[in-house]
Amino acid sequence: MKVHAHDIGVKLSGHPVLSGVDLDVQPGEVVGLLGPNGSGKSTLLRAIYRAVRPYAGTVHLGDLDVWASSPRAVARRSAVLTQDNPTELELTVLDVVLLGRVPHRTLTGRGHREDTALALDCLAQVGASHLEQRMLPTLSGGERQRVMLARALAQQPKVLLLDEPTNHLDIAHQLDLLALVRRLGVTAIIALHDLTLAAAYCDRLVLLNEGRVVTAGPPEQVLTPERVLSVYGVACDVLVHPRTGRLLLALTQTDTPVKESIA
Ligand SMILES: Nc1ncnc2c1ncn2[C@@H]1O[C@H](COP(=O)(O)OP(=O)(O)OP(=O)(O)O)[C@@H](O)[C@H]1O
Repeated sequence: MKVHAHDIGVKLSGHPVLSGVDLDVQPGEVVGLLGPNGSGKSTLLRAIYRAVRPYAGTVHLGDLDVWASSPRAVARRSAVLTQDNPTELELTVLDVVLLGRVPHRTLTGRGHREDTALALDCLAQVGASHLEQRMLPTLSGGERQRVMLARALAQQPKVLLLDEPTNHLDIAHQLDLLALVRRLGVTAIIALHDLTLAAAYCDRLVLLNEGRVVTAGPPEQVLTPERVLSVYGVACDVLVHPRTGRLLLALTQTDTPVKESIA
């Protein structure tokens, strides 16, 4: 499903946080949102999933005008994995994943058995089948993150919105999660801090700074040393991954001395 955000403006507590932001994502495309702390990545995702109302602009998921629609209508098309996972919810993992079915429930509650089979399948997809009967508060941060992803998958979304989804995950699970998102074939918008991971798994990147889009395009076009330096204030050598051919970013502080044998 296509995502189209046009001319988005958001103010929070009276301060401009996003201005004139456009974002177009094609069906099945995986787009990475990049930018320094406070650049507006989470706020843009929130404007798209109907959590923060923009004072200007429009958001469409396919033909659905998000801000003219009900939360339920938006939740039937899109699912969200945020940074603020509930930790205190006294529910089993399976029940948490089943919450993903709520937007699709009918008044008669039909389809319960199918929902359980789907929830178990989603847990298997994120490698968390063994956690099915555990209580949510007893999980580690990374286990909880994978369970929340399973809940999002149980929503059977056409659009996945992920806010720093690799937080808490060990390196194997970071790669697994991003590979899974690609395999699903759904439209995905992912806020990420790791530039190399973003280059490896995203079709296109959108770089934000101070609430505006600096540039958008394929990773090679967006992640140039000049741009990384001007936006993040970090020096960077752009290498090519020997196995995948994707970009590898070697980052250093600008005052890091260059080794004599290299210089
Ligand atoms: N309720 C609020 N009131 C005022 N300012 C806010 C509020 N919530 C967020 N902001 C500000 O909006 C800006 C954008 O925040 P946002 O969380 O979207 O950035 P981000 O790019 O996701 O950052 P990070 O990488 O640190 O997660 C920040 O300067 C933040 O301090």
